[in-house]
Amino acid sequence: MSANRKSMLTAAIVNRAIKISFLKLNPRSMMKNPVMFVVEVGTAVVLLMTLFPGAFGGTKDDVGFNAAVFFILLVTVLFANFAEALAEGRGKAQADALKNTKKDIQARKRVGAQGVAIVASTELRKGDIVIVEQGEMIPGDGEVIEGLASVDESAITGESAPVIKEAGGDFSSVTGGTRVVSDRIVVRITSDPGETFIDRMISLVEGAKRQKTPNELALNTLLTSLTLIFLIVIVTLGPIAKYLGIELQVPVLIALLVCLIPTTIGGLLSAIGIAGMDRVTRFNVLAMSGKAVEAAGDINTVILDKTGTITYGNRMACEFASVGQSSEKELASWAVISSLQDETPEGRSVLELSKKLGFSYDEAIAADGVFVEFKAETRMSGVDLRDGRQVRKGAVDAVKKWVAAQGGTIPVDLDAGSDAIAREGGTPLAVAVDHRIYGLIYLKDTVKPGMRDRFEQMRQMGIKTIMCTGDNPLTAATIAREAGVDEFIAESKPEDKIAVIRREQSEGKLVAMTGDGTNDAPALAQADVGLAMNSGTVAAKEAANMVDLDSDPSKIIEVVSIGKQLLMTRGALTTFSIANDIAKYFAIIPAMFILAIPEMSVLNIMGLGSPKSAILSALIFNAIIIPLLIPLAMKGVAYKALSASKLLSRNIIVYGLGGVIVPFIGIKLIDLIVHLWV
Ligand SMILES: Nc1ncnc2c1ncn2[C@@H]1O[C@H](COP(=O)(O)OP(=O)(O)OP(=O)(O)O)[C@@H](O)[C@H]1O
Ligand SMILES: [K+]
Ligand SMILES: [Mg+2]
Repeated sequence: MSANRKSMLTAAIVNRAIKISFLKLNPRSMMKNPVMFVVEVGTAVVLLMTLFPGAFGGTKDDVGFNAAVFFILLVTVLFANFAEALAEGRGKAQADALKNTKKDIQARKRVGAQGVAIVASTELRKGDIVIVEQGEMIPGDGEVIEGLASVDESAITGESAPVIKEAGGDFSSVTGGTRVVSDRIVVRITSDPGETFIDRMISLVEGAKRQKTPNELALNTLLTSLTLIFLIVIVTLGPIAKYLGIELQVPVLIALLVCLIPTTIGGLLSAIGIAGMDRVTRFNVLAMSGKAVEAAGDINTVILDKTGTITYGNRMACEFASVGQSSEKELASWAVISSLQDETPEGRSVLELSKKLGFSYDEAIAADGVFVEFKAETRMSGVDLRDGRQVRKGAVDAVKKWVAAQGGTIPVDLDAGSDAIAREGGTPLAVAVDHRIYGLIYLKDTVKPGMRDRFEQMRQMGIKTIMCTGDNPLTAATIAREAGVDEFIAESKPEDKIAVIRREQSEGKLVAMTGDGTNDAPALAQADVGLAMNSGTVAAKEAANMVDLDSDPSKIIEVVSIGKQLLMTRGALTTFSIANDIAKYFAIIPAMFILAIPEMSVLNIMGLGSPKSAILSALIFNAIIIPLLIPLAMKGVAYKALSASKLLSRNIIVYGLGGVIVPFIGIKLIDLIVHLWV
């Protein structure tokens, strides 16, 4: 699947696209694209005039010319259809591969208290409970409610390393079509047939439900209006010329019309949109709609986590710093006791550090303690011992409050110690037993390399970055400075994210964020672009409008870039398409009037061979520019991180000026060849 996703165009895709270009000639499907529909109607009219020249007051002399015009017009429509078919083709190929993954999976469904029935996966409904053993395919999307297993998700992510899925917590969601490689899990199905992740992925990549995005619709309206205006101008041109005693041939008028209406962008518009979606998909991000990708291009603010997004996130304990009268040995033993069942990277690293330093702890004290799991709300974890003592480790301010609430005093050297750790960008965890604080654990984390550059790029794009972290203000400030984010919010609880998003949105900004936990779901839904991690919970994935199959939260940065590139490509090709008109105008207008008004020859600045060759050359240029621009439409225009206004002026220069000049050269060159015949 992944190899497939990354592969470029194959001969099979191209052949298929050629075939589909003809099928798309069906007027009913052409009508969705008004610009090209007008060209198709023109093609039909010219065909009739070629076949029955007499019926339209033409002469036999015109047949050759009319046939040429007909042929070029037909090719113009086919080129536009080909662009769209090609863009769709890649997705169709992926969809076929996905459909194979889905085929005939058997499920072991729990019936009653003990019973198990073998059913086809297509018969599973929301709420059904299934058992999946080692080596078996998971029959549908769901949540693990019992057990732990490693799961090979390569069918959807392309990543061959298995991932651990377990009941409860943020790693409980499983996807139908993935395989359990070890152990056994019990799964509660969370989607009905036809609505599974793979189903959605299929309809997404094959574009079955592709709807035009708001920007695309707006542009389409603009292009249609332009077409209408040119249509009115051309239709009235005939009678006016006649009044002046000039006879204009209908095929010539149609040629002028087709040259002036925005066929280039009209032909490439949907290919650009599909290719934008496809770029996101090849990046292993599933966008639930084109609208989401487009919104990504308009983002003003990106909200990021600190741990795991900006930093590596495998925070490791690297030092025990005791405070007050406590010794390092005492501190280490309580730190270990509080972490015995803490499965977070932080918790496990405490045990490793203590072992490395040769400290021990009293197993009898720890026996039968009730584990208190880490929660982002409490920012502490620990254990309630059998003898009634409570051991906690956690964020310094949280532990201080907890100790103070029990009437304990705070050692005077605690703050200095924790500030020292925080100033280095580390996370200090305080360790306490009931009302006494023993000291600090120094958790070290590193900013991922290259983050500074990426944030700098985003700043140049005019995007504000806000880091939200549960960590203390000093650590947050250090990491924020080191990574170069614009703003940070420290000691933030999950609900604070939604408050930041609302605040930004109320200022009229579009906000993107990433998240994976159930408590991120509301914020993911509130954000204009919510990117959920595939490893995350079902709730997070359903709330988000994008899912990252690689579960790399920093990918939001690339997604925004791809969105910007999509908008830019569309803008650049629109500019290019409309700027082309100038040269075509100079080619066709003198050709139309030169016989009646010889002075018109001053407008023939390209020195084109003959009136007929001028018209055909302009028309040929108008047609072949479409396939020539397909690679650009599919790949996107070269992208530089610049502010929106700078990008706009740069693109106007490149594509506007280029759009004026290129057709003068192109039409002249084509005319040199065409003039050999006409
Ligand atoms: N396993 C743990 N046991 C006790 N305290 C912890 C544990 N893990 C983290 N903490 C403390 O809780 C705080 C909040 O953690 P949380 O995971 O909510 O945010 P974070 O990881 O610091 O930041 P981010 O929101 O960027 O991921 C941490 O800064 C740390 O002080
Ligand atoms: K055109
Ligand atoms: Mg965290």
